[in-house]
Amino acid sequence: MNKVALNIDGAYLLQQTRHEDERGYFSRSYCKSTMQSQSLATTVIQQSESYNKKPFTLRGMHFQSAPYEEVKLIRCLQGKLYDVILDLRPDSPTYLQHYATELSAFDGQMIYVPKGVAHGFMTLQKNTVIGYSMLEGEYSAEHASGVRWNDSAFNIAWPEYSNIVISERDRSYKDYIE
Ligand SMILES: Cc1cn([C@H]2C[C@H](O)[C@@H](COP(=O)(O)OP(=O)(O)O[C@H]3O[C@@H](C)C(=O)[C@@H](O)[C@H]3O)O2)c(=O)[nH]c1=O
Repeated sequence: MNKVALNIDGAYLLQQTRHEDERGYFSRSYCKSTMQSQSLATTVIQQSESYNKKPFTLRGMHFQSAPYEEVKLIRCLQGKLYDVILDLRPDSPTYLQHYATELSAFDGQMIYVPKGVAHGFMTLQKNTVIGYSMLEGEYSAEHASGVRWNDSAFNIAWPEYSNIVISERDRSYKDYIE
């Protein structure tokens, strides 16, 4: 597994090592000892997936507050999406910076999201599936929080879209105040 530091402190792009042959490929999507040797969180608390029927489905930008802050390992299992992480830690050297990239099924890429960093995505194809491994922090509805995907405080350049699909909660987050 190759680990590349992103422009968000503590966030990484992990590239799976692929063993290809005439049948296709084999790659490890999680390996405790490799994660440990790379000084990454290792304990899988929950694994989840979200299925999105339509292109331009927007989920985010989500995070959980203490003591339920999550470390997330994210990848695309089917389809294609535009994935964004946003640093909301006031004491971080990369506070309010974001990182965005396209993820697609079979690209072997995973985004490692540290605590205190919000995550969201926009699907770019129909029937897109995202897989999560939560390495720390159980789900807690009371601690689930978010900021608005298109808040001008973050200046995120989302792809062009039409007929966005978004939950009422995600649409309605108030303006971010530092
Ligand atoms: C996130 C989550 C939701 N749920 C339930 C609560 C609710 O009834 C239903 C849908 O929840 P949500 O609307 O929050 O789902 P969703 O908007 O897909 O939430 C996800 O968004 C992306 C961007 C993330 O980064 C994830 O960590 C998570 O916050 O699933 C769980 O049981 N466990 C979980 O871990």
